[in-house]
Amino acid sequence: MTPDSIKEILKQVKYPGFSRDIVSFGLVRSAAFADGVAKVSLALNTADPKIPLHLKNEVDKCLRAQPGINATLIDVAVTAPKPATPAAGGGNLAGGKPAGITNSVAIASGKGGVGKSTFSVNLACALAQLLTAQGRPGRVGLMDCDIYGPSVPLMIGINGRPTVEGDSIIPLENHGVKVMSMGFLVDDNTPVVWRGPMIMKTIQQFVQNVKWGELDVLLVDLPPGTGDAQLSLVQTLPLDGAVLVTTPQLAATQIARKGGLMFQKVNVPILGVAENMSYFVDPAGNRHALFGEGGGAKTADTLGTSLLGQVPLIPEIRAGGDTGIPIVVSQPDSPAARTFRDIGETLLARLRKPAPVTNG
Ligand SMILES: Nc1ncnc2c1ncn2[C@@H]1O[C@H](COP(=O)(O)OP(=O)(O)OP(=O)(O)O)[C@@H](O)[C@H]1O
Repeated sequence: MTPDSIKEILKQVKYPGFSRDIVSFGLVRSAAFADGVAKVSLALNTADPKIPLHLKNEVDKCLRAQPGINATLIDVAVTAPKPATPAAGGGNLAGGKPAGITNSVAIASGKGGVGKSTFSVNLACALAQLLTAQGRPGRVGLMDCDIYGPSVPLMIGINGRPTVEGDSIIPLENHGVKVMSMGFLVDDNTPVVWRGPMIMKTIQQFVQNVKWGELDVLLVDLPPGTGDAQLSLVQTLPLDGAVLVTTPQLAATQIARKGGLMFQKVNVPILGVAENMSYFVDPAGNRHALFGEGGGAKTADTLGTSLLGQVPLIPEIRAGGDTGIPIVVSQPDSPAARTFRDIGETLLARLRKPAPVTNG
């Protein structure tokens, strides 16, 4: 029995409430075997006191059922999720995050064109599906702050204008996701001078004045890049965490590191790295690493976080963006849709748990 074979066995243990196992969630820190004793160390990030004991028992049960294992030594290290502080979860924004929003997560990229908006839209739909299956419909929001080219409305199939109720803007909704976008307010002819402080103010109002209602997760699609504009934006938004989207080129690592530094400056934890356009599958089923390999994993390593998943480069994902029906919705059983849902599950496990739904 080797550490790898023990980890293989532990893939049978699912994280409570999820279809994913503790190994793929990256919770098994080490595994060893000697003289009939299996030694496992788990590292959990949860505020729920029942989960560590539950997992310890499940791991114990699973290992003891194996021939050759006579005893187990299971160590569970638990760190509580970071509570909201004025910098993380409060930002500089007067009033901070509205009480109904449990988690706000920035989706960022070091440079443009890596598919950040495509990723955000599919992830939002995947989260909506996962939460709906848990009896929590309507609890995902997507805020598109991409001032340079707000593409979220098109990609998620919304082309109306939000209505105003008193002081509040009512977000538009499609595929179970509540959406607010700069694209609802500006069109291609809006002069560039509109950008800048006025936009910053509008984006702040997206958090404060939009009637999001009760949300488990609000995804914030940031403008691409890690320059001053992005930095001042993340300083003013009440963020609980960030996901960096990158492509597989190793050169992308350098750029993504800057993104990591940007979030460190404002004390926002990086929840993970997602690699987009990771590989292309030809009609014969062969994989091609068109944009190189390893960028996502290396970036995650550099930033001391994990790779959340690898999204393939496939025509159906682009088509989903063009038609307003993301692949997660149009082909929910495709491998790409499953990848988005796996990433969504990992994120939900890393985020603050919302209060149970009491009124359905
Ligand atoms: N995995 C993928 N497979 C196929 N096409 C993709 C994939 N991801 C993104 N695309 C396509 O790549 C183009 C760029 O994607 P997108 O607009 O999401 O990038 P972005 O990083 O948000 O860009 P920017 O931030 O610069 O506006 C789009 O045409 C989109 O449909």
